[in-house]
Amino acid sequence: MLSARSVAVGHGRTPLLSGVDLDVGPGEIVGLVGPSGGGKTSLARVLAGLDKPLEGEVRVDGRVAMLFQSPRRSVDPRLTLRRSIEICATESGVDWERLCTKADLPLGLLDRYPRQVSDGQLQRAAIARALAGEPRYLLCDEMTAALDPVTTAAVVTTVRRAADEDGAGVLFISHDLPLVGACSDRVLEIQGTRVAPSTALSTRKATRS
Ligand SMILES: Nc1ncnc2c1ncn2[C@@H]1O[C@H](COP(=O)(O)OP(=O)(O)OP(=O)(O)O)[C@@H](O)[C@H]1O
Repeated sequence: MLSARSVAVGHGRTPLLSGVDLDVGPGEIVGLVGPSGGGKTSLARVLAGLDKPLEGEVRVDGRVAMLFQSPRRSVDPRLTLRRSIEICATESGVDWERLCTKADLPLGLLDRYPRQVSDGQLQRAAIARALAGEPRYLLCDEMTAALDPVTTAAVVTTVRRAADEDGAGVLFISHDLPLVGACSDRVLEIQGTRVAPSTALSTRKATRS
């Protein structure tokens, strides 16, 4: 479980969010929506252990990988995609075919540099890199915001598979409310300084039952 208890998040003395209690379980996709500047990224960074909470505690029973809107900022431009992925892999011999199938990344792109692939292809390489580290949790921060609808659908399918087949717990942050509703098992919403279950969005679970 990835859990936050009584967490406060912010960049100064005044918290952006406080009293955050949140759980992401294995195999579950939890959506997070909220206004621009509401603190979604700040919270995700605290959950990923990249920043410290102002108050409270984050507990996580495994590796966490974070995926961002712009993979160009997180992938080293001097390395081929293969090398970027290799250095994050838990296994020394990467099963490239299996990994690329999972991430929907064409094998033929592996020896290219980031500047030689499209944004959508690079996002898939970033996913492959994250999956190579066998994370128990994926924090997806607006990871589809710069992608076309077809690539968005492919990326969401990949994330869904990581949850269903590998048991990854996912926090899926997006401005795209229908997308969040369609791919999440439940949705949380930032309301002022609080994080609460969303009442506005129906989720895929609710739609299926
Ligand atoms: N490193 C930082 N130092 C100071 N203030 C910051 C820092 N990072 C973010 N902020 C501020 O904290 C607030 C919340 O930012 P955050 O990026 O968490 O919001 P968000 O909900 O992810 O927004 P968006 O949906 O627009 O991406 C904003 O007012 C932002 O300007």
